[in-house]
Amino acid sequence: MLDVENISVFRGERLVLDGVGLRLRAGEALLLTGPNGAGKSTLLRVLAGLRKPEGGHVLWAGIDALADRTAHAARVAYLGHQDALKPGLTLRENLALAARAGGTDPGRAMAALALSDLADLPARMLSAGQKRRAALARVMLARAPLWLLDEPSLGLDRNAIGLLDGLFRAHRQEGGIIIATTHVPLPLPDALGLDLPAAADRADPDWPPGQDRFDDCWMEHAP
Ligand SMILES: Nc1ncnc2c1ncn2[C@@H]1O[C@H](COP(=O)(O)OP(=O)(O)OP(=O)(O)O)[C@@H](O)[C@H]1O
Repeated sequence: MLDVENISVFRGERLVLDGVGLRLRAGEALLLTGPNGAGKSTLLRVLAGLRKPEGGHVLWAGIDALADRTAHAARVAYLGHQDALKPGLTLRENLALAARAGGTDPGRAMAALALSDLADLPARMLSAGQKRRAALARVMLARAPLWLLDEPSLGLDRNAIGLLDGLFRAHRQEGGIIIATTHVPLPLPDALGLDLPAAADRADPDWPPGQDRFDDCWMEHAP
């Protein structure tokens, strides 16, 4: 379903991703690992359609996914490092916004992430781990087949990491795909793995130092 071929990305003078490929079928998961700076977040952003690669293809069901990034955005639930909640709205209101887009039930998502007791608190009053759980609830509410999760367990306590197990299982049982970056074990026991090498190994001595070439080329369409 998702075929990624030969993706290359420069950041500044450095070739951060060099010919990366992967293939995932419905219900499969991939753990993306590698040292700090290896390009894990960069690859997720490419797959989310948030960053243009210098080379390569992202195919969804055999079709160029990045040719129509609006259509691609509807397939993707992207969790970045930022939790992207509206601080003045309550948790329930934040999730209602996400649910409207996905046509889903915020109450169910709050229950799945043990957030129901916090529903009426403004998002600004949530702790870091509670915000992360709320951001994961938004992922669930998006009803998108492709979950791209950048360090989903960041700030989560042991119980909350346990909750991810049910969340991930349910998504995969429905035929969803999960790609998650991580530095710690995640409850995705039978996931495939892709370990990116350190970016320093791929420095391009011929490329002059300068600005990131494509950072401003595409507007972001997801939190
Ligand atoms: N705006 C930028 N301009 C130039 N280079 C950048 C920019 N942002 C990041 N980089 C470089 O891109 C490389 C990949 O960064 P990325 O965030 O994808 O790594 P990562 O594997 O997700 O790291 P981490 O494990 O620390 O989250 C790094 O070497 C970083 O220095």
